[in-house]
Amino acid sequence: MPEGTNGSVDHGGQAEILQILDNFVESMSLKCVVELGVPDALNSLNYPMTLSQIAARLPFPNLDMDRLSRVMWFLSCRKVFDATVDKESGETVYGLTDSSKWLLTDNKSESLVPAVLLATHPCAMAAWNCMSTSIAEGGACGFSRANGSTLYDFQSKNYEYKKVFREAMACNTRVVMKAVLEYYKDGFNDVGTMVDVGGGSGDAVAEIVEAHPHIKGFNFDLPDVVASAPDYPSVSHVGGDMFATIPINADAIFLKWILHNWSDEKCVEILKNCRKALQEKKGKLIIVEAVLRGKSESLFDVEAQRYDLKMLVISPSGKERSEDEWKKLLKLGGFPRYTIIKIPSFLSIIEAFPS
Ligand SMILES: C[S@@+](CC[C@H](N)C(=O)[O-])C[C@H]1O[C@@H](n2cnc3c(N)ncnc32)[C@H](O)[C@@H]1O
Repeated sequence: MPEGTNGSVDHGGQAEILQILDNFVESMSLKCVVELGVPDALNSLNYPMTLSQIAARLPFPNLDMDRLSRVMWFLSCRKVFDATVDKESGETVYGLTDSSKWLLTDNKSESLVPAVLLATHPCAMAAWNCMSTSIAEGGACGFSRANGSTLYDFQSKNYEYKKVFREAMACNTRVVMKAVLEYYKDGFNDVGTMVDVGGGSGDAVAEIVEAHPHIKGFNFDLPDVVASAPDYPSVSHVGGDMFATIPINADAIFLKWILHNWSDEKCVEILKNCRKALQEKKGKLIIVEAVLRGKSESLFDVEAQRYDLKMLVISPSGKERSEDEWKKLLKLGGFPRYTIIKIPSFLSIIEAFPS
């Protein structure tokens, strides 16, 4: 224990470490109320509800009311729920807040429930327990060490985890695309043809084309991924390998959450192939990724910092990057000019130009 000048224990910093240490209590409590269906129950009536009213809407005949009340109290202290004492009955009544509106399951376009279930999944938790070993020994990442195979191989064997993972990715796309479409509206005006490289099922490009019908959209991903992608009007699916070539000439390439999966060397390969596929003069790259900032201006900056370690734990070479790192990478990949556009998300838009 550090000692003060008069030999007494210096208590400074203790609360800060405890605050960081026990953040998992918040995560697991969120998971708990999501699994129980509390936010949806609170959303089923237009007025604040007592604990008994909440319980009556949950499918658990043996529900432990005392335990539930303690979780509700804790999360109300964190402003996840609103708790007030009803003047007439003296009972506490609970309601949703701006935060818990993101925990509803019937509001898919603005739900973080799949993200809660992925972040707190036992396989994810096990991976964090192998973080220090992966650093001490190098080689396999925490996820592979904990679960016996890489993230994607594991998903091919574990359907339940694959579903949770896919839903979390889709939820991220829905939430982030809302911000992209709102804050980058004019960015799509001069785009005639756009390719979403690594677009997965094509949801993102489909949303862009729906909002900007003058765009001809292509969804480019691995052949087996596009083979099972749904049909969208004005979106053509093209299968291939982004490390070989991107076989479509376009005014714009959309790259959402691709580069953070790869090492700098691999990213440069992808960027060079994007460069080749773009119109020389008016072509542009629209990257949607985190930009690490050492000084946290908002909670989204903190989330981006956390994501770098999430990538460290789940993938062998994935990482988030600072503006300086993006600048170097883009230059090496043939994009010397760029602009960063902040959006209400832990991801930003990086608009990059070949000349
Ligand atoms: C993390 S996901 C991102 C998907 C989507 N852009 C999004 O934001 O939800 C990465 C995507 O890259 C695709 N991918 C991986 N390797 C690829 C390759 N060599 N060529 C094309 N796509 C690839 C994967 O199939 C997957 O759909």
